Amino acid sequence: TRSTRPQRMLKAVQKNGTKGNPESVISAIDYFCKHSEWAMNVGDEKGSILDSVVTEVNPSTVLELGTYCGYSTVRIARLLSPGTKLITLEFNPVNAAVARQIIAYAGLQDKVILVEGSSGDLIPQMKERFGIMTFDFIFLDHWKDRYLPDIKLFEECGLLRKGSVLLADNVICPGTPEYLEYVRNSPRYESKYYPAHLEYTKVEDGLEKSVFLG
Ligand SMILES: Cn1cnc(CNC(=O)c2cc(-c3ccc(F)cc3)cc(O)c2O)c1
Ligand SMILES: [Mg+2]
Repeated sequence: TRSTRPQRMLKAVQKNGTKGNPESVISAIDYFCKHSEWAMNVGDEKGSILDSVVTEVNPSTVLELGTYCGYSTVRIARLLSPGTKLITLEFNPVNAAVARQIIAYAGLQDKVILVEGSSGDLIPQMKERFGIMTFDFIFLDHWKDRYLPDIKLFEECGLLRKGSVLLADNVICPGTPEYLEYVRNSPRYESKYYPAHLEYTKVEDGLEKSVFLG
């Protein structure tokens, strides 16, 4: 059967990137998306904002919802302190297989635990399966209609602590109106919007950073 876009992206990484060099993997994916085929990676503009938030938080426990091809996984993992691992959840097995190879090509496989499955099923398993008490940093980039139910799940499962940082992609495009309304109106969160653009386009989009107040 015809290759998928993520599989063509992997080929571009193997052709244009340097094995073991995360920066070259990020650049190869951005080049592919700008000059060959648009793909829904967080991209370079929003990716730089992601980098600055991860660096500021310097998290010990990290969760990413929506691995896709592993672009943001590589961006986050390359910034983590030695010994820190990030857990990333991906629903689509074909995308997960590509992401594993892109993460490995970047040389970051020892800093990443990629789990296949739905966030709704896996979030309640975090404590028992991975020995997580609470998450310091969570990046939401999966199905947009799952952002709100999943943040409520984090609260119910006791996975947030005073100061936990949630960073959400695509709050304007495709948009997550119910999630935005929740985090901006809830007294339990302090939220801040980072304006940017939809990856590799001039369309308005942005990231919402929400700090859990306990
Ligand atoms: C299959 N799948 C694996 N992960 C997901 C969840 N992510 C998205 O849906 C997603 C979609 C878009 C987007 C798509 C079409 C369009 F016209 C404009 C924007 C951008 C993003 O940054 C995204 O994260 C879906
Ligand atoms: Mg996104």
